Amino acid sequence: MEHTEIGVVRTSITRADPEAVAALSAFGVATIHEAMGRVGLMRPYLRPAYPGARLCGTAVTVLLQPGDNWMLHVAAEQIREGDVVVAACTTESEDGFFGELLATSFRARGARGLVIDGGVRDTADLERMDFPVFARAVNAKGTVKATLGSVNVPVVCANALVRPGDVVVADGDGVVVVPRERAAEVAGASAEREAAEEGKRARFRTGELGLDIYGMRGPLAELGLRYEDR
Ligand SMILES: O=C([O-])CC(=O)C(=O)O
Ligand SMILES: [Mg+2]
Repeated sequence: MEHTEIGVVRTSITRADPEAVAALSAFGVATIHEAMGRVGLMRPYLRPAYPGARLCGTAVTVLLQPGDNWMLHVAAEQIREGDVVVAACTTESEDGFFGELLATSFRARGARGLVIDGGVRDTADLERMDFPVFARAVNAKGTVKATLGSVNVPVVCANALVRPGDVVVADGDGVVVVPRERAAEVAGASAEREAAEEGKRARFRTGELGLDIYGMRGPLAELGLRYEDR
């Protein structure tokens, strides 16, 4: 992987195939995470800024400095239709980097939302706008514009590696990153997983037990699970 630099804006990035992104948008984060082999999840401390928020798009990445939102304004210029801005910070910071003004700007440039390992504010307005945001904190404390970070360099956001152009999907269950080269394959695997779950759901609905659907009785008996009538 390239080393992350400070003070650079990459203006030409390779985005995941839009058809694969559209296909992924149909699936929940848990399904995608499982279908991908249980990798790519961000830490669960990232929460939606309002109930029901969800997003799917290609990452424009931002490396912020603590308490400084300058690079979000720099990033706005790099947004293309269907992007999601993914902001990490060089050092843990929970200040309110982002609010309804930046959301208005990002939306006008085609963004589908924001994932930020930091704080946001104006959450009532974000909900009213239905601009999906996943953040580490809600915090009224504002930020300054004084130090350089970077735009469209690989970042680690809430413990997950995100490269510019990767697919980011977020819903009430969490945030998952799909490497751009794997987008179509993971969408296919997600569809297969959903079909398999539909089969199980139909059986659960009739009262059948996981014990039988998953063939668990044998392994449990082998481990010595005893049923006692007393
Ligand atoms: O402007 C800021 O510093 C963040 C904010 O509240 C907004 O974008 O509305
Ligand atoms: Mg504001």
